[in-house]
Amino acid sequence: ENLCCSYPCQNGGVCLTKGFNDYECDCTNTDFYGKHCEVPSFSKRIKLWLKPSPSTLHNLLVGNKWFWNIVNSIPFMRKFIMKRVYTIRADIIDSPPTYDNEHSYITLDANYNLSFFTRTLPPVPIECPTPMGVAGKTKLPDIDELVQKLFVREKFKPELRGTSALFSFFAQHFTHQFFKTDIKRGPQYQWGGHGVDMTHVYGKDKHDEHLLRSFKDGKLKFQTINNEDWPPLNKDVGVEMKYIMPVKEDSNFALGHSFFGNLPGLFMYATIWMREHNRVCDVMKKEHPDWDDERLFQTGKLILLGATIRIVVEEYIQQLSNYNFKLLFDPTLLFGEPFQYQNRVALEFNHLYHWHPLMPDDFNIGGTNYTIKDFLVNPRIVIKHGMATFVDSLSKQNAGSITVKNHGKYTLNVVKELMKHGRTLRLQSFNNYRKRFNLPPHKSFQELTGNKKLAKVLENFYGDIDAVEFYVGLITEKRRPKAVFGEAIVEMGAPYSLKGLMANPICSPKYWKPSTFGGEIGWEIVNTATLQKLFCQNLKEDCPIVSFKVP
Ligand code: HEM
Ligand SMILES: CC(=O)ONC(=O)c1ccccc1O
Repeated sequence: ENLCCSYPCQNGGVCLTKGFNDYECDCTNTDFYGKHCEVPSFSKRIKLWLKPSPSTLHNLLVGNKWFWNIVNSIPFMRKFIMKRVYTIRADIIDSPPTYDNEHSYITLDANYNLSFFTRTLPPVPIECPTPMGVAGKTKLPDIDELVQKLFVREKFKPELRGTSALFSFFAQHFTHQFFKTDIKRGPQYQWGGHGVDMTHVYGKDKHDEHLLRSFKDGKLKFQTINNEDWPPLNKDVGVEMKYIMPVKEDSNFALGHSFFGNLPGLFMYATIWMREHNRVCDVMKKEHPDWDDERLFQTGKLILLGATIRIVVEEYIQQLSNYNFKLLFDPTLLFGEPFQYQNRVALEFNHLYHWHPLMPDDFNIGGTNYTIKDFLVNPRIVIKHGMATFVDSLSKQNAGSITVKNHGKYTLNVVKELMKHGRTLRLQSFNNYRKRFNLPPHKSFQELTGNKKLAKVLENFYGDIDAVEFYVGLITEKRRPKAVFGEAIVEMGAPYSLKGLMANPICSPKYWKPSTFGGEIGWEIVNTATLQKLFCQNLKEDCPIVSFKVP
């Protein structure tokens, strides 16, 4: 039998079977030694002794407002801290990528095969006694029962830190540029570019990009309705748009991502980024009357990319982390550090980011109530109410909480699919992932959930705390004090997120300079971008409420 099935090697040690009933742990470069890589080296012992635990750090960062107000106002202190946020988070991610979904050991495929999602932990070997290796039952719980008991929303649970529905659609819109499962080929395949590449605005490839461009003054195609600029109808463009229900021709718009016609919130972001691109092209053309369409377009794309990353770090993650420390987007903090400007999207990051509970069951837009059903495949709601009213309404509406029993009925099939994918791809246990991200494994169901009833339900399903599945663990984990979700989602999500953002080419020394963005004006746009400006500079009305947090 495969003695590596019990995961005997600790602290990143690699298990190697030796014949049929022996194994050894390779502790090379782990700073640990011993049969199971369980003994820290002297220097590691000191570091571990000095290092505060993730929950201590979290409590420090979400508390002590007076302290952080001082730190936030002293540039060198804010930069000192932010540099550590980048390096501590990014260093946890393997770069180059090490594993893929088809081998339980390191391969060259894992590095060269870009059509796979990468894996942070390899799949559980096929020959192991249970789906989780040795822990738990030989059969995992029935997915329909799991969904019924753990995911179905009976009553909407609002996100307690005041996260808004504007945030929810930003999360979906932004992450769909790099979470692109090629479902026809299988859950381990993806058709994206493994990073923040703006394909959700400009189209999945050069062919679609050329369909979406006007080839005049660098701009994207658009049409004007009710004195506002909107994306063109797809009958005039011809990109591939996919709808979850049939759509009328006058509601089939040509957008950067095939899924974005399904939800007005996604259509809203597609529209505002199109407007911003065209606005920036006007600014650039005034600054560089000698530039042709191609240069205006390429520079516009670079400026929007810079603006996106700034908004994500300084407003989106700020809301997510709920830190009193003011996060900063500053690529120069990594100059001179050992840092690889390359990123590979991990399957586990995709699964972790299934935040469907963020969705309310209905939306109040300018006083009119729409159920999810009214909302689906109905982008014209945004045109009817106008962009200003639409963004104002989403900013004032509470998002759902990412926790148990809070998946709306239109997203139950998605979570069923997700659970199936996790099993097909043999994801290791939630506790193995906690250890991989420097978190102590939970010792009991009670410790995982902080809730007696839920602990009992999970115990009946899994039998052993070390057999709880990845996504189930993320969602059932007790919420951290003053946080939007459990400890593991942050401690795993943040490394993937910050690595993915800071490894972007524009953050590298050769790109990160004013000339890349068309000179001082473009550089200024990138360095002062905010969500508020993104909307208000592209509206004729007075600026509405634009916020990731319900005022
Ligand atoms: C009512 C709103 C929503 C509906 C109806 C919806 C529906 C779907 C569907 C049908 C899929 C494809 C499932 C599959 O192919 O296996 C999907 C995937 C996904 N959804 Fe949602 N979704 C919604 C909101 C959200 C939100 C707010 C987020 C926030 C982050 C989100 C994140 C994701 C992610 C990361 C994927 C995987 C994408 C991929 O790998 O291709 N979704 N969703
Ligand atoms: C300080 C920090 O990076 O926080 N990030 C997160 O919490 C985080 C969690 C999940 C997904 C993306 C994220 O960015």
